[in-house]
Amino acid sequence: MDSILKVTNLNLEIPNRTLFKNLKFEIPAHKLTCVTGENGVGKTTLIKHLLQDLDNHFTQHVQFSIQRDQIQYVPQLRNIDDEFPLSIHDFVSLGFKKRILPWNSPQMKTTLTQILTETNLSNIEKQPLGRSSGGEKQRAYLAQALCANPELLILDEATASLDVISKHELLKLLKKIMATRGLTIIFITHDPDLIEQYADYELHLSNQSGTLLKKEGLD
Ligand SMILES: Nc1ncnc2c1ncn2[C@@H]1O[C@H](COP(=O)(O)OP(=O)(O)OP(=O)(O)O)[C@@H](O)[C@H]1O
Repeated sequence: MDSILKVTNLNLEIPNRTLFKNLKFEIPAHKLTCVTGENGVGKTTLIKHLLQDLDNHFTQHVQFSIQRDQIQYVPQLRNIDDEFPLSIHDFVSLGFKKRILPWNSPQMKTTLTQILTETNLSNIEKQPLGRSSGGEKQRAYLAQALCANPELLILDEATASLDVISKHELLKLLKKIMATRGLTIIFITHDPDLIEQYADYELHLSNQSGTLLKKEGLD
């Protein structure tokens, strides 16, 4: 199996509690892996720890086959209220990290147009993000992450606040983008339907350890 991340014998502690002991797993490249496990098992903490180790070049237990700037993490919670002042277009363009000028270069404008099309946001790009639906917001977060042209996308509970139709739309979109761009996706979720239908692999975390299961993803 071609893997993008290999974890070996990782111990992870928080005050007064061991979250993981001798944790071992691999994340397959160019596949969608759902990370599952009960509330509080440590899914988010684990992902943050893996990224910190990469930031700090701690490679003893955590080995990525890519660089930190090739990874985009889309967090669980965002404080985007109704009055959030940016349009979808302007919010997405904040994803261009290596800007020299305060405005978008012609190259960035072309890339942005492509990404807005890819994420079905072109028709509503001028809409204020704060007034957008949950599904539109999630697509905007995804589009912003794509501006960095990542190899690995990590989404934390991206479908938690979405209705059934929007959840499936987002997952279908993610799988399409994964196939077109040759991405790897790690998707933290509790949703059994989504795992069943879209996961290529499931990393199940419990009892301080993890098991990687191969799934029959339908799409
Ligand atoms: N910095 C911290 N200090 C102390 N405890 C922490 C810290 N970060 C996380 N925790 C605790 O670690 C445990 C794991 O939290 P985490 O958010 O990683 O779980 P999770 O599996 O992602 O949960 P959920 O499915 O509810 O999002 C929780 O009990 C949480 O309260």
